[in-house]
Amino acid sequence: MAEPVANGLQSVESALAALLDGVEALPDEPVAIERAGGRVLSQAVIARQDVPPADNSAMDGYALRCSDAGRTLPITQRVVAGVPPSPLASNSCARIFTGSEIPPGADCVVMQEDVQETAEGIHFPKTLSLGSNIRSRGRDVASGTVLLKAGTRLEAASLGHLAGQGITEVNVRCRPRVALLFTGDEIVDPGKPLAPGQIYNSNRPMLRRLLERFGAEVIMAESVPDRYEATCDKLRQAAGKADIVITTGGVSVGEEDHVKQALEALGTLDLWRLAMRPGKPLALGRLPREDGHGQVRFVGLPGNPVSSYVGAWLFVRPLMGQLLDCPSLQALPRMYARAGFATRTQGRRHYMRVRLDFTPDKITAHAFADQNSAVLSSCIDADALAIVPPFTEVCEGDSLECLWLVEK
Ligand SMILES: Nc1nc2c(c(=O)[nH]1)N[C@H]1C(S)=C(S)[C@@H](COP(=O)(O)OP(=O)(O)OC[C@H]3O[C@@H](n4cnc5c(N)ncnc54)[C@H](O)[C@@H]3O)O[C@H]1N2
Ligand code: MOO
Repeated sequence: MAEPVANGLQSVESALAALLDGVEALPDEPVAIERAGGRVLSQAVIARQDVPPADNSAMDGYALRCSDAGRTLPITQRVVAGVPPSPLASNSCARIFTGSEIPPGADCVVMQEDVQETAEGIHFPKTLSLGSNIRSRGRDVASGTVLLKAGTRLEAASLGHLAGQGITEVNVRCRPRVALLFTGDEIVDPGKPLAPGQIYNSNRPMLRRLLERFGAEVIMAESVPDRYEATCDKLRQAAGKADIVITTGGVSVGEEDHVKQALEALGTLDLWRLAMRPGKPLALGRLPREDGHGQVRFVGLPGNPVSSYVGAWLFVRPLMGQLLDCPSLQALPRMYARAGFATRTQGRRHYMRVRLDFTPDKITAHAFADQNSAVLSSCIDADALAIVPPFTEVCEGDSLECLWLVEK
């Protein structure tokens, strides 16, 4: 059953669908793996070779034939890592080290703590199992199989995996270029003195960092005076060079709020006013590209810092995911947690900032006491957004769906 929505407001789902409709993935470019952290593969990488390339030892010890269990054997070779071994002579064993290749003929390795060194040679235990302490060829990666899928976001382990194949360069999606514009004549950047009535711009470093974590390149981050012409000029300038234009503030109903009007004059306002808290006045639309080819997506975040923060997670992140064709960015991981608080909602779905407490038998979501959209301290330790549907009473212990803020 569809969630009830207060009059005149759009659901988050319909707004997101409208924002993502027709958004195509960006082109790709080759990048050295040393600089590819956080980038998204545009095509699958096929393994060129087996890893490990040959059977090798998982322990420092002795390689032998399992059928020689319980015997005392002379050492006929010493195999060090990096040097190919000779076939194992019958009735003998080989001294071997972790990572050394297994000599042809040997079928198990016994670690040195489990043998006895005698004058006649090495005495082995009575029971040995075939293949023990041998890391077989291709166990990690088999040549010809998919090493990494298209859409993988490259992080520490996947970069190590690429290097393990001898790969130096990969094709990744170009980073979405984002223009950030901050409205509000009361907003001043840190470093300047505050006059009466002014406040510092919290949204600029906050959104820049968040966007970088989402994989964007922030190419513009400027304040816009609260005037209609100035807003139009900056929007035009931003749409000329960005893939996404984001504004903060100026989307509510006051006469100093010029963003929607400017957007309607230059492009399209697709949606405004959502059934969510925080972020009700969020505006979504499109601006024409300067060259006339296609359109740039526009996200008008409300000025309150918490509304901007939550709006970026819920709308900008999936948009980045679509531009990068990256499934892990398209939707936030969801989990269920027990409410460690009680609350009641009105006609908007509430995305509550919560800290998750993990104990062996349950996850508890602790909500910050003040959930007002101007209280940015509620976001600092928030691990997740707990979703409370409209017109709902939540009691302590109720199960709540939570969106995990993974790149916080
Ligand atoms: N009559 C109504 N008033 C308001 C409504 C409404 O439905 N009817 N909605 C409220 C809601 S909900 C929100 S959210 C805000 C959003 O308003 P705007 O997006 O137009 O934002 P501003 O008015 O420009 O600013 C709101 C608030 O945030 C502060 N701000 C703005 N930018 C920054 C920044 N970069 N860093 C720090 N703080 C910032 C600004 O000073 C305001 O206090 O509208 C409600 N009003
Ligand atoms: O919807 Mo607004 O973001 O609560 O203050």
